[in-house]
Amino acid sequence: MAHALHFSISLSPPPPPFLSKRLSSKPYACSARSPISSVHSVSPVSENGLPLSKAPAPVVLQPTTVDSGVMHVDVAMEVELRENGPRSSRRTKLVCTIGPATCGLDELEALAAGGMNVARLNMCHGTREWHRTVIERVRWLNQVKGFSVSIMMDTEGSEVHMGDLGGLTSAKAEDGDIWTFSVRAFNSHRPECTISVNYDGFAEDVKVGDELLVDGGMVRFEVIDKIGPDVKCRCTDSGLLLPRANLTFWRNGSLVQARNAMLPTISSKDWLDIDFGIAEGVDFIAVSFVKSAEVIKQLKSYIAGRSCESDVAVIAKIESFGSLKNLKEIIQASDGAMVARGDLGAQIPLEEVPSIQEKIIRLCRQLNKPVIVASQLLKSMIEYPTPTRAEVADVSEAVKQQADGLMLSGESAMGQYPEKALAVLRSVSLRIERWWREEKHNDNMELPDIASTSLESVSEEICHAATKMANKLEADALFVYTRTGHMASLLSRCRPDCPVFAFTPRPSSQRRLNLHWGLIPFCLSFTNDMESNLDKSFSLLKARGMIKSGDLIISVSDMLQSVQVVKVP
Ligand SMILES: Nc1ncnc2c1ncn2[C@@H]1O[C@H](COP(=O)(O)OP(=O)(O)OP(=O)(O)O)[C@@H](O)[C@H]1O
Ligand SMILES: CC(=O)C(=O)O
Ligand SMILES: [K+]
Ligand SMILES: [Mg+2]
Repeated sequence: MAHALHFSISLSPPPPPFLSKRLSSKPYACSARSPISSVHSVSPVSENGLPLSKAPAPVVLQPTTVDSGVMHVDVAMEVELRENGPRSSRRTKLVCTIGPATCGLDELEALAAGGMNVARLNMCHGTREWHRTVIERVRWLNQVKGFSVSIMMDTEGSEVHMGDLGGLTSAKAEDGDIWTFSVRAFNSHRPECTISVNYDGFAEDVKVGDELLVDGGMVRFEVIDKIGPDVKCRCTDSGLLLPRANLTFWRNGSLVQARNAMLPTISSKDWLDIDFGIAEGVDFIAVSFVKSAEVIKQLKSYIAGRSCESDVAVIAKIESFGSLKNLKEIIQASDGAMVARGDLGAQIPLEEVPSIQEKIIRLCRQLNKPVIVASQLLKSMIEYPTPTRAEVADVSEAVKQQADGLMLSGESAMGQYPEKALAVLRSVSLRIERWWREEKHNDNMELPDIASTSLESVSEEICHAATKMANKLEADALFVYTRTGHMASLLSRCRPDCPVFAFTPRPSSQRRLNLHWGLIPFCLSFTNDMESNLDKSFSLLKARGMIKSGDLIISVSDMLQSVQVVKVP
């Protein structure tokens, strides 16, 4: 069901400067990269490969506040509120990976109108120039078309992966075929049945008899011989090899934690991408293959030194064997987490993934961090216009677990039905959320105190009390006026039955709150006078049809330590 979007914009839209740029919708040749084994240090380096002696000047992003009297909310959320009313609005947030299938302005707009809350850019693929153009397009849609889509940059990390296939979108490996995996680089001419590997130590680390898994087992090989830099393998499970697919190797049924496990989580190429992300003002940086809390702390302090706004949130991707040992510390140090089931499923037995997903979601809720469930949610929709029943059941499980966000990967990056896949996530989320509320399954999770000061304890208690009241009184919405966004996250953590309208004066906080379950972030300037804040919000929201007279609102703020119960006049 597609929504027609009706909104008026007083400015005449400036012509987007990037419209003339053509982004290839075919896989592009990626620039040559240095082999990851040459990386020894995690210190930031400049474009010429030299360490940065001092941090570059702080980056100033976008306007930091809004005009009084102006209220901004994502136009797709506004339509949803107007059409369905607050209580029926979607609580689960949707993240779409942008790739060749969706990098055009029209495709991006269709995703934004279809409910995309966050656009993800995977730095494993594409050039920085390509990503910059996508970011410009999303910003243009936000500024001119009234959306509020956040941007998440996902680092490549020091994983072992295949190189490009010399322009091919895929290559078929058949049972019994002999393929060569080599650390040699093939610039223009790649010999037949030969794949380059980005990790120099590859040939030394594997042994004859090892099992080589491409993309977590989409294709399998057995190592049959080693000749210098070349590793000869026989295909034992046929399938499609995709450019830059991830590689793991197994010995006697266990994942080999070879020297690549010692490589830094953030490679020198990643640091350059991170500099790029900060300069472009991305909202989230997702760090691949996190193994410890230290790397997250290091990145957070790097960001704080680089950007005066320091509003880039750091998301820890849980996708390696190593991350599971330090799960709590990693999540505690981060601003959020991602259950990256694609690589995770290649590192631990598949049958362990569902329970670990549940555990991570629970832990994130307890520690008050947003969590995204990612990979293969609707994988068959890369090729087919409808999902399998099993995929719908998987999505519904993540919705029942009340994960903050669900993510599309290949489905939106290079699939044939990106908008349909997003529509499936949207409709399954809405349906399952409603059913779960009606069944009164919401919320019996014990939430430990997380406050570190007495003032924070008061905020936490206020949020618990406000949620309880809102549920009991069947309020239409909770309102929260928050300068930093923290109080809004505390309300989201309580997973109330009604949505939370989160008012914040800063566009960057508004975009960051996009990822939290049940929050509808508004950018609005407000004062310390709650009466006038409520009056102003009511009149703006009523005028735009997002609430109506008689609606019951429970309101809290991080300025006034009380809970207000108000009927919309
Ligand atoms: N920017 C891009 N350019 C070209 N293809 C892309 C891009 N982003 C994603 N893709 C394609 O979509 C597929 C799925 O995307 P996804 O982000 O899940 O990547 P991945 O390679 O599986 O790695 P990761 O583990 O980081 O998610 C990729 O394998 C790639 O084929
Ligand atoms: C999303 C991701 O990186 C994964 O599933 O591996
Ligand atoms: K990645
Ligand atoms: Mg991954």
